[in-house]
Amino acid sequence: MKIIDVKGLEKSYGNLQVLKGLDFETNAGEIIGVIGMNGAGKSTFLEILMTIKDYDRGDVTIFGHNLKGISMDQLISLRKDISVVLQPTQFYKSLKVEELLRLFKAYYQSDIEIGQIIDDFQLEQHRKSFFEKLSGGWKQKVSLAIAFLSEPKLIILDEPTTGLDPHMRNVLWSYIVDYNQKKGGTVILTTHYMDEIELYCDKVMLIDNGVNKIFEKTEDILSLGYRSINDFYLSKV
Ligand SMILES: Nc1ncnc2c1ncn2[C@@H]1O[C@H](COP(=O)(O)OP(=O)(O)OP(=O)(O)O)[C@@H](O)[C@H]1O
Repeated sequence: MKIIDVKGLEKSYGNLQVLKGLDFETNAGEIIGVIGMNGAGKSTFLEILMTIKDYDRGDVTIFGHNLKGISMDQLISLRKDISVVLQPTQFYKSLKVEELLRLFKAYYQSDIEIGQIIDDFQLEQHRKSFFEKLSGGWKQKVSLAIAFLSEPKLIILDEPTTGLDPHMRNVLWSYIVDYNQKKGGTVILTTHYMDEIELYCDKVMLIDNGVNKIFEKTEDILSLGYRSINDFYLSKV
């Protein structure tokens, strides 16, 4: 089943054309890594998929609904199946970690036990800490725990592991892979860590100079003669 279908996507900020005609599609159950240098347009692309940013031209179809001309009711129902994690912010200033998880559990009407999610993400030591007092990495961890609470069909993660130590990156990736394999969930994410692309992603999308190239399998990149995805990336960008 096709989850996302993008054709000829264009987006400019004033005179700066960031996306110059992107074509992209993904099927249920894939993990897609989006790569490109700083400012290439990765977050812009993801925010369009999150339905929080407008675009100028092209078609963006999510779960079979073309975002152009979609009704507000359809948009609300479509958003229920999408979870997003933006880069850590200063939201939720006055709430403690456990309170935040309870709030979102109620909001998403999730069956997942708070204790389970605290265990999985190893949040115990900070369950009573205020979100705003946490370090960037811990904020990221809590944001991810929240994203998984809704058991969405599609998770969109903007640099989910930036700022996390290797152990925590591992925990997070176990969660993503598990969610993907057990629930058939689709994950699209940006990262600057090429080892993560190589180890965990099914598909890779490179954005460079406003256009994109898709590699259906990471092996397709390595079979071009590159020793690693990092070598490929450095030679292309
Ligand atoms: N709201 C905005 N107004 C004007 N320019 C913007 C806006 N958002 C992004 N840009 C510009 O668009 C370009 C693409 O930004 P974007 O954040 O999508 O890139 P990115 O690939 O995610 O970068 P990074 O890897 O650094 O996070 C950059 O030049 C950025 O400065």
